[in-house]
Amino acid sequence: MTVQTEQQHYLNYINGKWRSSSTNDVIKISNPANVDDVVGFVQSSTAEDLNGAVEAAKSAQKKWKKLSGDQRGRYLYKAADILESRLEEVAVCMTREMGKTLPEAKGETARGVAILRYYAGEGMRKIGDVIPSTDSGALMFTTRVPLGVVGVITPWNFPVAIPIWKMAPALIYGNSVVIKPATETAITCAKVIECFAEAGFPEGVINLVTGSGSVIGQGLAEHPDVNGITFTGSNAVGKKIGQTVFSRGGKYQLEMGGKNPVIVAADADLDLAVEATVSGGLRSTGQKCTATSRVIVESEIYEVFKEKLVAKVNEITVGDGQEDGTWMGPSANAGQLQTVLSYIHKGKAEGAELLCGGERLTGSKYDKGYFVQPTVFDSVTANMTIAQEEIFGPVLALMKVDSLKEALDLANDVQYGLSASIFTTNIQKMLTFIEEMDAGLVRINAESAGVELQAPFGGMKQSSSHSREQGQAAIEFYTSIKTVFVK
Ligand SMILES: NC(=O)c1ccc[n+]([C@@H]2O[C@H](COP(=O)([O-])OP(=O)(O)OC[C@H]3O[C@@H](n4cnc5c(N)ncnc54)[C@H](O)[C@@H]3O)[C@@H](O)[C@H]2O)c1
Ligand SMILES: O=C[C@H](O)CS(=O)(=O)O
Repeated sequence: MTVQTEQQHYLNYINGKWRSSSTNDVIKISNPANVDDVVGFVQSSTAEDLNGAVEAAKSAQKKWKKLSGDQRGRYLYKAADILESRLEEVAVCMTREMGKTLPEAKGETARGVAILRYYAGEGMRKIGDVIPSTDSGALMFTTRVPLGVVGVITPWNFPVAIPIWKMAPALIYGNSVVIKPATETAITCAKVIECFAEAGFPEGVINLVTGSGSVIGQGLAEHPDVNGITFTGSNAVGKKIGQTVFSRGGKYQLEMGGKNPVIVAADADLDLAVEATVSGGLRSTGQKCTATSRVIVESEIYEVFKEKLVAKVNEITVGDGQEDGTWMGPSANAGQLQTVLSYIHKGKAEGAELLCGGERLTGSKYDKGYFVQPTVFDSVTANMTIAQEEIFGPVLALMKVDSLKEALDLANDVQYGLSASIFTTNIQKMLTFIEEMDAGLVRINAESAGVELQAPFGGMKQSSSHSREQGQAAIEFYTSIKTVFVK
């Protein structure tokens, strides 16, 4: 791979203008596959920068909300076309910033284009109902009004799809936006905002402020003129944000961690189950909120499944996501690599049996990056740390059960409830799983990862603040219902 020492500085986008932070301080962004590859520099912004963005958003929203949904949608369609024309460039930037393979990055960017077009169309849909009043001389109906200024705080693992699946519904329903992306992928976000800027959105409707979570993210959560916060990230940060926003009477939406199980029943198609477990658990280096991390297998087929799974995992090619043939890239940053290695150590210490992987990859191909072997543990029990806590890395925990009831009890025995899969050819087992599995997304004979943009998405239990994103469900967070009575 050619090492690029790009010195490009990426700016904040405030009130329709690209500008440096008030201190001119910047943060270097390097490639997790090769830290000598400098992707660029982003602003280390201050509260002053943030206040300027919120002020611009508040002012711009007054006119933006008065446009029709169709008029707002035309801007989104333009942004979609521009992002589509820059797909390759944005995808390469994503791979260089956070490590996912280029095919996955291209797929995610195309997903961003599709989400923009979906919500552009939502501008033409009804937003209320006529409700018959008990007064025959009266007209009663509902309509919806935007929140106002929406703060968007996003993680590094889907740096195009998640910002867009938040900003697009916020905008189409008449809100203005201030986005603070994860610093690790702030350049990718800046490129997405460039597409919005080129689409001609009115000044102040969309604003980008990059910088630390504790300064800019927390500043958004605290800001009295930010009417709603939509956050995706870890439970620790999400809970803090929710408490902050709640304390000042704001509206918040939190989508957080997962510890997603796949149940493999004795009657499953084993090759399909193995393929989906590897893909669902290890694609994107296991850095998906819906990634499979617990593999719960009925004892009758446990050994044959285990043998097939390990053989498949050992075929995985790990390397730079820009290189052809790479199946799995690096961990997204040094901290994530250390987190994964510490959980692997914990798994060994608590008595789980390491079947494959478990080490940081070394050698000339790996020494300048954050690479870890795809890892499978056997004999994992519910009380083990690796069975309870989100690792957010390429680590699978195999657990044996003797019945579907035992499998479901185990699958539900975590604080999270984001996604879950089952592999079975038995309709009764499918129906029991659908009924009993406490997760916001349940998939049958399909991997646990894979959210379709037109369907509601969100978690149960500690995975979410219990609203839903995506599809038409998104309107519930980004608007408030107003009931109207006319005599
Ligand atoms: N449920 C979902 O839809 C979903 C999707 C993707 C990722 N995730 C979760 O995100 C996590 C990984 O992403 P991450 O490491 O970027 O999460 P994170 O919580 O560390 O950071 C998320 C965002 O919050 C910001 N932030 C950090 N500290 C903050 C603070 N004190 N106040 C305000 N903002 C702050 C970060 O800068 C970033 O923009 C995992 O737990 C994963 O499960 C969930
Ligand atoms: O992290 C975000 C979700 O996992 C998106 S998807 O399920 O991979 O589509």
